Amino acid sequence: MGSQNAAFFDYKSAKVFVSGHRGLVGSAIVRKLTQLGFTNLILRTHTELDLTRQSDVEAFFASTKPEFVIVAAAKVGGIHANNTYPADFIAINLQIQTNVIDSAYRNGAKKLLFLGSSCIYPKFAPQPIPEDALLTGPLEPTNEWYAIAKIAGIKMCQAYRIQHKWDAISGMPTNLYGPNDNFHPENSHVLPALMRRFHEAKVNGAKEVVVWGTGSPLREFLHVDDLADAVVFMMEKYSGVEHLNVGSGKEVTIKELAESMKEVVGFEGDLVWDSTKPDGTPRKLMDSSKLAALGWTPKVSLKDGLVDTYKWYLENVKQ
Ligand SMILES: NC(=O)C1=CN([C@@H]2O[C@H](COP(=O)(O)OP(=O)(O)OC[C@H]3O[C@@H](n4cnc5c(N)ncnc54)[C@H](OP(=O)(O)O)[C@@H]3O)[C@@H](O)[C@H]2O)C=CC1
Ligand SMILES: C[C@H]1O[C@H](OP(=O)(O)OP(=O)(O)OC[C@H]2O[C@@H](n3cnc4c(=O)[nH]c(N)nc43)[C@H](O)[C@@H]2O)[C@@H](O)[C@@H](O)C1=O
Repeated sequence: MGSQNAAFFDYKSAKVFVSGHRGLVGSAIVRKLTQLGFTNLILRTHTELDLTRQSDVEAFFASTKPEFVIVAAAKVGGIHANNTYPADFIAINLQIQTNVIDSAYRNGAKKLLFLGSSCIYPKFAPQPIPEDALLTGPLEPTNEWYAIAKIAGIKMCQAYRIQHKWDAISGMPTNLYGPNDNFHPENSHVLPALMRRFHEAKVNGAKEVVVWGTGSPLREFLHVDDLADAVVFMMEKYSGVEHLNVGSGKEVTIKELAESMKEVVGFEGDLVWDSTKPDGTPRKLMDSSKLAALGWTPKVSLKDGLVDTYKWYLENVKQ
């Protein structure tokens, strides 16, 4: 692990391209950078710039010349979406990240941060999962296509660093949640899916809510504001070939998550488990001690994060 002064914090007029800035992660990074006083963010919606289109991405980078690049645009979804659209998850992610990383390098960006996911690790990795568990065993089948794309992104950053001496780094977040999440009933991740389902059940006076799988898988959740803080921290403090895990260090079973969600939303009926739906990885707690050793710690507890996210949901998604 190395460290290098990227002069990020002190250079508030820097041109920073945050790709995917309307998504869960990108919007949190924009909030964070704006709070810190960054004045020159470069932002493009998917409609304005389709990052899968190589020539459009090349033209965009040639004309805007971002100095710092954060790759938070991706094809993202929960267990059902990953399992149902494997071609989209591998192809779109490989296209976006390859176009952005290569164009950023060719157009003189000083530093790039690529975001992967904890699903890059083997299904039965040692727990908590250290960074060097990468490529030591078979992947979880429900998201292997997405995982392969993300692994390719890590390797691309490493290859450009080795061959070109270019400051490309990668961060691997655990399961995230917060404002601007995707609340789609089937294609979203578990936390927003359950928030919506419990809310609708409460409003409709339903007696029960169906939750997928057995409830036994363990997941580590991190509020997206903590992730945004970690992203800025890594842009400032980290420069190295190895990817860094970004987690909360706290895990809960899906059953515990569902019980907490039920309480936060105020649903008073029963939970029904649909064991025909996949559980996915049994456990994926990451070892985030390398990032902690550099001085970063998460701040938002799951309980506070759920309360805040439900407040946001009521104000922005459903009344
Ligand atoms: N959510 C999570 O739990 C986790 C997320 N991550 C990683 O964080 C990153 C961001 O995820 P998250 O914010 O949750 O995802 P979102 O789906 O909320 O946001 C993704 C963003 O990327 C944009 N995008 C997608 N395709 C294209 C494209 N072809 N051209 C331009 N923009 C595009 C989307 O725009 P539009 O909606 O208009 O298509 C959207 O704004 C991803 O790399 C993901 O792997 C890692 C671990 C966990
Ligand atoms: C971030 C991560 O996200 C994905 O992996 P995952 O952690 O398995 O994601 P998930 O949030 O969709 O599910 C977590 C658990 O929760 C259970 N579950 C219960 N009820 C619902 C439910 O209603 N919806 C969903 N989605 N899951 C449910 C579900 O059966 C599973 O046991 C990857 O595809 C990959 O993209 C990735 O990197």
